[in-house]
Amino acid sequence: MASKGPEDEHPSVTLFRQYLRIRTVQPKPDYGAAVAFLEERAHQLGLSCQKVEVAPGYVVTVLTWPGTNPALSSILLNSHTDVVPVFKEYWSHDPFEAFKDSEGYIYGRGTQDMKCVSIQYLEAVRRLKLEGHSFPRTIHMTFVPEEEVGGHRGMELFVQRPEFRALKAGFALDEGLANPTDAFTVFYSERSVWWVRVTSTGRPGHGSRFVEDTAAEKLAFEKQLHAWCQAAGEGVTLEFVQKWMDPRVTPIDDSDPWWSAFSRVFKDMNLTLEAKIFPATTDSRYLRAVGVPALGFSPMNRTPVLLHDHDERLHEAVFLRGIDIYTQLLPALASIPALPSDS
Ligand SMILES: CSCC[C@H](NC(C)=O)C(=O)O
Ligand SMILES: [Zn+2]
Ligand SMILES: [Zn+2]
Repeated sequence: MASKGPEDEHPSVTLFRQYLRIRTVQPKPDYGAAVAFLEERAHQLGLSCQKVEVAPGYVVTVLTWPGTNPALSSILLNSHTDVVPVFKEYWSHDPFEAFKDSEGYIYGRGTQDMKCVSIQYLEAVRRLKLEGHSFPRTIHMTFVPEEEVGGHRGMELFVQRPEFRALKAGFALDEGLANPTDAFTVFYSERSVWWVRVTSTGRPGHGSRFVEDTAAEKLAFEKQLHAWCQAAGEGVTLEFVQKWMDPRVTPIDDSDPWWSAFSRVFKDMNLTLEAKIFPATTDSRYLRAVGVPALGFSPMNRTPVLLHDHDERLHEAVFLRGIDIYTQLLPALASIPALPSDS
């Protein structure tokens, strides 16, 4: 497919590329620029914008489209604003330029993970508002910092705050992964990640003399970890940087009203949906842990999984199709009648 010139580029693609150029890259993300961008979007869309500083300098931005029945629980559309670092020398194009090639592929850190989704939410809401729709349930879009480093100064703190409880979230969408086939993937749970930092104060030496087999093999179970540290001698400690012990599963049977509404949209659009457990971890774990059912979904089919990879990219047609999908999903979810859990 031939790419359109900048003058006739779809405005949603232009907005996506603008967001990609904001350097919210770990370990020093420019969150100020992202928040300013989101505030401007709120202004353009006529949405309220709440900034919740969960830790000094770490802001969760919440854009709200009020529903017609405030007694009902809301739909929460979550995305994180930070992106992982790059090794620029391995990229075909500057990862923060949002270069679009002649075929329509947009290159950039965050094209898949997950600035695409942030803009798709915003553009679907814009389209639905413009068409004059309103729905019973309120839709909140939350833009959170720090997911890529564990969410500790992001979603983990946010879900404990009164501002989060005030959102009355009944159901959430968060990030998923691309699918190289024709199908879309949705994630209803995830692996419980453990990240361990081992500190050794012994004499330094070459790694090749340290262990014969791999570190990953040696660090398989917690008991082994402690035993290994003990055996290594005085001054060797370990600390869990991430130790998730609360795996939760979002229901995906047709008797569940959220799943039923979500999956019905795919049936109606004649799209294939594959339900899986996320192979890593996302901010959905914090939402599920406080009782909010969450599905991980990033609408990218016919797309290789390139999150955290060099040359992360997304085709503009896939990106635009994602907005169409959310434009169907949001009315379905935000129109679910009152549930027992709403009272
Ligand atoms: C343990 S928090 C880090 C979370 C991040 N999640 C994704 C989906 O990239 C990662 O796996 O690097
Ligand atoms: Zn992500
Ligand atoms: Zn990521």
